[in-house]
Parts: sequence; C-alpha cells; structure tokens
Amino acid sequence: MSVFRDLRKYNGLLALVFFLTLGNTFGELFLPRLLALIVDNGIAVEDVQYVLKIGGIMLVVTLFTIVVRGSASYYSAKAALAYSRDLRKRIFNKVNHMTFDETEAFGISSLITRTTNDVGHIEQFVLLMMRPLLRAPLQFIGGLIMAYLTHPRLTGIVLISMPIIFVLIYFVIRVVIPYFPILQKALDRVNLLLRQRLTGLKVIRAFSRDKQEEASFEEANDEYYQLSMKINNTMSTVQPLLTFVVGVTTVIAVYFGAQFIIDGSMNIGELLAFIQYTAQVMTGLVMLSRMLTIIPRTSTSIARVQEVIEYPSRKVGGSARLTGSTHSIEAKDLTFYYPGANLPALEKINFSLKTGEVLGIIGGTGSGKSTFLKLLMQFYDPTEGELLINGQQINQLHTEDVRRRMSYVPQQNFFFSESVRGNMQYSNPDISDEQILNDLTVAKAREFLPEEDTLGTKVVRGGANFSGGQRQRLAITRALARDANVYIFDDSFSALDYRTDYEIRQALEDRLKGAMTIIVAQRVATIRHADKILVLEDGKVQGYGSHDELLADHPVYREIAVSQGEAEVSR
Ligand SMILES: Nc1ncnc2c1ncn2[C@@H]1O[C@H](COP(=O)(O)OP(=O)(O)OP(=O)(O)O)[C@@H](O)[C@H]1O
Repeated sequence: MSVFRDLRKYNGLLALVFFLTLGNTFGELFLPRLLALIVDNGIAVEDVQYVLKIGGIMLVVTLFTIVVRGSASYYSAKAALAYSRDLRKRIFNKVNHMTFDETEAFGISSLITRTTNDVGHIEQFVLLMMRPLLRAPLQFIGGLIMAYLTHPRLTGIVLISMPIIFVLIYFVIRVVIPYFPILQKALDRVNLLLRQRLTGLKVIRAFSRDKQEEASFEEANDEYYQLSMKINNTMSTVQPLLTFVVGVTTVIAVYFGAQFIIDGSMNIGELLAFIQYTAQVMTGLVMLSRMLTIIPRTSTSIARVQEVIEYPSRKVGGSARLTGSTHSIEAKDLTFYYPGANLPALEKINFSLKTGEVLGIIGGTGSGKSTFLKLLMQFYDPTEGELLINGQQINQLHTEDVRRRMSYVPQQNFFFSESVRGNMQYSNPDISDEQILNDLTVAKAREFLPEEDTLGTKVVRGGANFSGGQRQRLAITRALARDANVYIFDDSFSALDYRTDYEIRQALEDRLKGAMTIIVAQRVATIRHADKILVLEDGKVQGYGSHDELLADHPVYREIAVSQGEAEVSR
C-alpha cells in the first residue's frame, strides 16, 4: 500500500524495535520458569543459597526486560511519529499541486481531516504494529509452548476457552466495521461547519444566522458523538468479556492444577508458573483482539489518505521552457469548458498583446473575464483553439516559466498575518525597503499607513484591519513588488473612488511601460485608456478595439459607456 511507502525509510529503527521486543518477550517468558524453580527447588526444600541464586537471576532478567521494553517503546514512537510527519508532508505536497476544482471536489475540510485525524489513526496503527503486533503472537505462542513444557495435559484443558475468544472478536468486528467510514464523514462535516463559521463570520453576523449556525453545528457534532458512542459501546463490551473468559480459564487451570498436584504429576511452583503462562497467552490474545478492532478504523483512514495521495491530479502545461522575457500574448479562437460543463465559459476569443501595451477586458458578471485570466495563468489548459505566449502554445509550456513572468492582483485579496514588508516579500523575497515604499506610493497605499515604521505595520490575516479600497491598494503594491513581464489586475480598482482609480492608473502607466498590462474591470473609466479593449458577453467577444473605435462601432460597449457617463471620445 502506497500509504506505507515512507515507512521503508525507518527500516533500521523497525529492525531495532523488532529485536528489542523479542528480548522483552523472551524475558517475560523466562521469569515464570525461574519462579517455578525457586518455589519447587528452593523454598520447598529450604535451600536459601538456591533461592538467592535464582532470585538474583530473576532480578537481572527483570531489569533487562524493563530496559528493552522502555527502549522499544521509545524507538517505536520515534519511527511512528517520523512516519506520520512524512505522510502529512506527502499529502500537503499533493494538495499543494492540485487544481482549484480538484481541491473543491475533495472538500477543504475533508482534506484537513485527512491530513490530521486520519493520519493520526494510521500513526496509532503503525505504533501498534511495531510492538504489540509482534509481542502478542510471541506471547501467545511462547506462553503456550512454555505452558505445554510445564504441563501438557493442563495446557490441553486450558485451550478449550480459546475458540470463545475468537468468536467474540469476530462478532465485534463485524458490527463496528460499517460505522467507521460514516464516522469520518461526520467529522468532515463538523470541520466544514467550523471552517464555514470562521471564514464566513461577516455574512453569518450580517444575516443574523448565528442561531442557525449553532444549531447546524450542534446537529453535526451530536451525530459524530452518537456514532462514536455506538462504536465505543460495542468495543467496550469486548474488554470485560475477555477479562471474564481469562478469569474463568485461570480458575479452571487452578482447579485442575490442584488435582494434578494431589496425584503428584505437578509441583506447586509449576502450577504458579503455569498460571502466569496462561495469563500471558490470554494477554497476547487480548492484545491481538484490540489490534483487530483497530483495523477497521485504520482501513477507513488508509483509504481516505490513499485517495488523496494517489489522486491522478490533472497536469496543466507542458515541459517546453520559456527563455527570455514574455513579450507577446495572442489568442486564436480560444475556447474553454470547465470540467463537466456543457456550455463553454469562453468561446472563440481572439486578441493579441505586446510589451508596452495595455489590454482592458470588460463585461457583465459571469461573462468569462476571470476564466480568461485563469487560462492565462495556467490554472487550466484551453479546451480548443490556441493561447500563445511568445508564439508558443501555452499548454506546452512549463507552468513555472509562465507564472514566474506574471504578477497578479486577484479579485478576492488575501494577505498573510504579517507586516506590510512580509506581505510584499511574499511576491518578491529580495525586494528592498526602498522599492516597497516606491510601490506603495504608486499604488497610493502609503497615505493610509503610518509614517513611522510604515513597513512594519501589521496586516491581520486576510487584511481585515484595512478597508476594501485600502486592501486593493495593498494588493496592487504586492503585484508591483514582483519584477514581471505581465501585470494582471482582476477587478482591482472596483473599491476605489473615481479619483484614486484615475491617479493610480496614471502612476501605473508610467511604472509598467516596459511590460504588458491586463486590466479586468466593470467600469469603463478604468479601461478606457487601454490600447485594446475586449468586450465579453456570455463568454463571447462582443467587441475588440480602442475606446474610440468601440464607441463608434459596438452598440453593447456604447450602451455600457453611456450608462456610466463615459461616452465621450478620448481627449
Ligand atoms: N470553477 C468553475 N467551474 C464551473 N464553472 C465555472 C467555474 N468558475 C466559473 N464558472 C462559470 O464560468 C462562467 C464565467 O465565469 P467567470 O468567473 O469567468 O466570470 P466573470 O466575468 O469573471 O464574472 P465576475 O465579474 O462576476 O467575476 C460563469 O458562467 C461561471 O458560472
């Protein structure tokens, strides 16, 4: 199973744990034998020297057993924890390269549960496999052999209780197995609701949905509790039943052992040792039963983790490398369908853009503007037609080369809870303070930041300590911080007042002279000075040209411009 692939790295530790556990079990099997010798050959004949000698050996064996058991426990924990760390990393790396829709298909909350809770279950299993799984059969078989060597006939009598234990375990496992997948799904839902509560806080408050959210959470949480209780109740019946069987077996051993002592075929010391071996055999069985009950839970978790790490993630882009800078972008009948969609989100788009030019994209909601940007940044490959970068088909180019030359301001801004400087360094780790201050000035972000320690100003996660317009200006600064060939602004001026919008665009024009600029907007004012404007509607190009050309030739554009008071031709 590929989930366990990383365990191979710890073969050395596993071997060490194996030998330590072997030593531990042999030590434990040896002790009752020594006890029998002390009782029968020492105490019974009042030989103090013999008692002291065997007592000394018992002490050494006990110390040895303690040391090897402690070491086995330490090294097995070390291997299991290192393994689960590697597994979490593997899942993270896999998720890190998934596309948006792939992540959504799993569900973000489920991916979190799989990385934490499910990996935790597998870690527990690995820990159990290393020691108890070896110790249990060794104790069981070793105990049986030693009991047989002590008294074969009594061993035969004791063995009668074994099938009862197997039947018990079998029934419990059959009952609980179907509950585990449902239990993990219930936990996914608890996580989903919690996540929704934390990220959708404002919406929940604004619509006064706190009570409903609490009710939904309580319902999901209770479902998880009920399922856990059902599993727990079934599992917890095993332990007392097993203890009962073990107790009865011991009584049987003592009863028949006493008969054998009377008829002279057994000594008292041998009976004492025999009882201890019986206890070891039973402990081995109880341990095995616990592991068997953990298997269904683990197999559910293994399946869930395996599903992520073996997911055939859609590969975007190709292996061709881009050399030099990106100097032209061109679309020829570019068409795109989202996976599983019947209608295209973009249909037969044509345009071309060169260094130094600005492309404006305008269109109503859902017209395909963001989709076009996603194709450009290789979040998806085009379905039909061509999207060319420096004349090369984008789906043949390496994503790293394509994205490295682009800088992007998304529609929904996200910031890390770090200083302004830290957030800017996210797009360019080598940027100097002076450059950041310069870019803050271009994006008119400096004016709302304190003069003292401007770059050390704390940004709360998501940028929650700034207004919508301020966040847009910080996001523009972050995009400028990167030394790119293509700057993309996805509706990045929408929260700005007209004057600030205008001033920033003026400053950007100068700053981005040597690059390509793509501005997506709903406002004509934001894109009217672009060299070319693409007018999109329902994924199709309704018009393509400069502001003046479009005003003259395209009724849709003219309509939008008139409605926004931007119908006069450029000065
Ligand atoms: N991940 C997705 N899976 C399936 N369909 C999608 C996905 N994202 C967007 N769409 C669909 O593609 C079409 C274009 O969406 P897009 O986000 O590109 O619009 P937009 O012009 O950017 O709109 P807005 O201005 O509202 O952001 C819409 O009909 C939308 O429902």
